[in-house]
Amino acid sequence: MNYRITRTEVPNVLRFMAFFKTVIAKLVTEATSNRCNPFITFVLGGPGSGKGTQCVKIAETFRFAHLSAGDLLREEMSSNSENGTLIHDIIKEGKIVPSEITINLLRKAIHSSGNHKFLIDGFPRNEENRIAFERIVGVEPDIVLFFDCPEEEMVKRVLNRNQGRVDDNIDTMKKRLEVFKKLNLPVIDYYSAKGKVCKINAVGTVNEVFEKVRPVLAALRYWFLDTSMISIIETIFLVAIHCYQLMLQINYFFSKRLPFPW
Ligand SMILES: Nc1ncnc2c1ncn2[C@@H]1O[C@H](COP(=O)(O)OP(=O)(O)O)[C@@H](O)[C@H]1O
Ligand SMILES: Nc1ccn([C@@H]2O[C@H](COP(=O)(O)OP(=O)(O)O)[C@@H](O)[C@H]2O)c(=O)n1
Repeated sequence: MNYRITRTEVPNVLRFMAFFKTVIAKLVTEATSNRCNPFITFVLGGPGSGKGTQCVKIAETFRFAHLSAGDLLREEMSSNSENGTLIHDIIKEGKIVPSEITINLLRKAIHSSGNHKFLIDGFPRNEENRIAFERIVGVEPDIVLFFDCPEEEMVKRVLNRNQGRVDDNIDTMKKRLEVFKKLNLPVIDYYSAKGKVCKINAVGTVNEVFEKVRPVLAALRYWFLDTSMISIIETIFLVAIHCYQLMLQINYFFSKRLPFPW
């Protein structure tokens, strides 16, 4: 195709380009403002389903910050803080710690991480956790990974965990499984209805399970173009349009000796 812009068309082309630039600027503003929010992934599943193990691999591969609600609570418990005894007693009973305590720990960890992509492991555990997080932190998760694992497998994994946890014994495990079914499954159902849940079959070796997780996160890569990358692409695009406009204007000026149609 060898179409040349005629002299009379030049002002219209320039007007169209000015409009095109405005549209690009708007799209870029929209895209960058979306990306100013952190990217939140809730990681759910029963006790021992392998959430923590998979989070470590996801964090390494896709550069997420991994925040485990359980680990934060255990750190708080052993730091002799005022809530230490309360947290210890609740964890030993397999119950859920009040949301305010867990969310405060998560909020601090989010702010000090320096990352903008988060795996929030083992949270929200019940409706109260979910509602309080959305109210206090003010964001919803972008996706929810749900590690689906049969009970007997979860029991086997927890009893072999060997990390000296006060709750890794058969009595507490039975209570945790009840709490999971009664309180955590409704949260998973809530996010399923919103189309946010990605259910992963957690049976298989650690690597086999990770191979089921990998494509889910790989598909989200476009989200993770950071703002500086978007600005660079925008600049290249706008510079190209400006150069083309200038070329047209110079051409127009020299061919017809008319005033510049700025
Ligand atoms: N796919 C797997 N197959 C066998 N054992 C696993 C698997 N994933 C994790 N484990 C082991 O099971 C135990 C519980 O895993 P963990 O990641 O701590 O679960 P969760 O965070 O869901 O409680 C750990 O000892 C871990 O090494
Ligand atoms: N959001 C949360 C997460 C954990 N917890 C407590 O911490 C315990 C351990 O949670 P965890 O996520 O480390 O371990 P798993 O139960 O998934 O193996 C839970 O059984 C709860 O007692 C909580 O109260 N609220």
